Amino acid sequence: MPVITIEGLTKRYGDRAVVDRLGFTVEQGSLVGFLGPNGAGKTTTLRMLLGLVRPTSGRALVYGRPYRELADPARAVGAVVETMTAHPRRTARHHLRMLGIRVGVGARRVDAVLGLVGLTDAADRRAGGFSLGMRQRLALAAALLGDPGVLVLDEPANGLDPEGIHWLRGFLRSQAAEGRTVLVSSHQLAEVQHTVDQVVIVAGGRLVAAGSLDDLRSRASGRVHVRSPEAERLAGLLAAAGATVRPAGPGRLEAPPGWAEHIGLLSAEHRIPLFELREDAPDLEEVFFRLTRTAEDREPR
Ligand SMILES: Nc1ncnc2c1ncn2[C@@H]1O[C@H](COP(=O)(O)OP(=O)(O)OP(=O)(O)O)[C@@H](O)[C@H]1O
Repeated sequence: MPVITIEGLTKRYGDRAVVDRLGFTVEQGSLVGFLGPNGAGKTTTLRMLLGLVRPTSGRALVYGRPYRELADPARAVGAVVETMTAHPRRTARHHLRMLGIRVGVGARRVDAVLGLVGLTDAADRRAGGFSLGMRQRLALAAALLGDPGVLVLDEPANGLDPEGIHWLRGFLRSQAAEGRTVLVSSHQLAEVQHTVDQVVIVAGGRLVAAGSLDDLRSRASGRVHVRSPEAERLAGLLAAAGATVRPAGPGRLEAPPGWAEHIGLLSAEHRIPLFELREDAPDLEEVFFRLTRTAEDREPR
């Protein structure tokens, strides 16, 4: 059974569906990036998953149940879905101790989570003086209090500096390595592409892609670049073979992906010298933009 199941999930505000018949699953122990541009409906989806927003229709389940029906939600799911609301005059340790009472954990667990997020040295400082990065770490510490099997994190990298983002990547990987299931949202593919195993991409409230990063890479369209002193003759031969080629400057052509071998063979057969024949590496970012842009350009609902 998947740990997280989203089925036909829809949220309407007025006549606008901000989440529109969304469906995907997250398997035990996987680290999944939940991606989409700003306004794609990520936060709304995560809030429905956590029982904070009521779906208009469809279901969002954790371990096969709505979050609110879980026997011990704080120990099942740790979440960071909004900016921390630690009292500014309270120390990090005090804040976590208060939350710990609700979760049913004591001082030892509080010290452990402070260590896990690298806040041990700042534990007795007031949260009001914390940087955004420290506040993010404190929110993560709070999510970890109940030692949950699932982590749901909404844009945890927001506002982090490069060092903080580097730390976060290691943190997420270590959580997954310990067998936790992690669903982490971001509006930037680059932010998570070296961390996650799987991606779920949404735009305009709808699913546009779900799968591994390799699946996504296979959808990338690297152009084939050709340079030849007989570019024009080659272009004619390629057009006759069914390729849509276009001139790309003097003695240069661009052909669609997948044509590199064909071009090599054709030019050998017709004794056309090639000075360059190169296919772009798949560009994940380009796939992400293409998928999300197409979805956002659709007619308004
Ligand atoms: N309570 C609400 N009432 C009306 N519209 C809302 C409400 N909550 C969210 N929306 C709208 O739903 C859309 C999706 O918002 P959501 O915050 O889920 O997107 P997101 O993908 O998390 O984007 P971001 O990265 O900017 O947070 C936005 O256009 C937002 O304005």
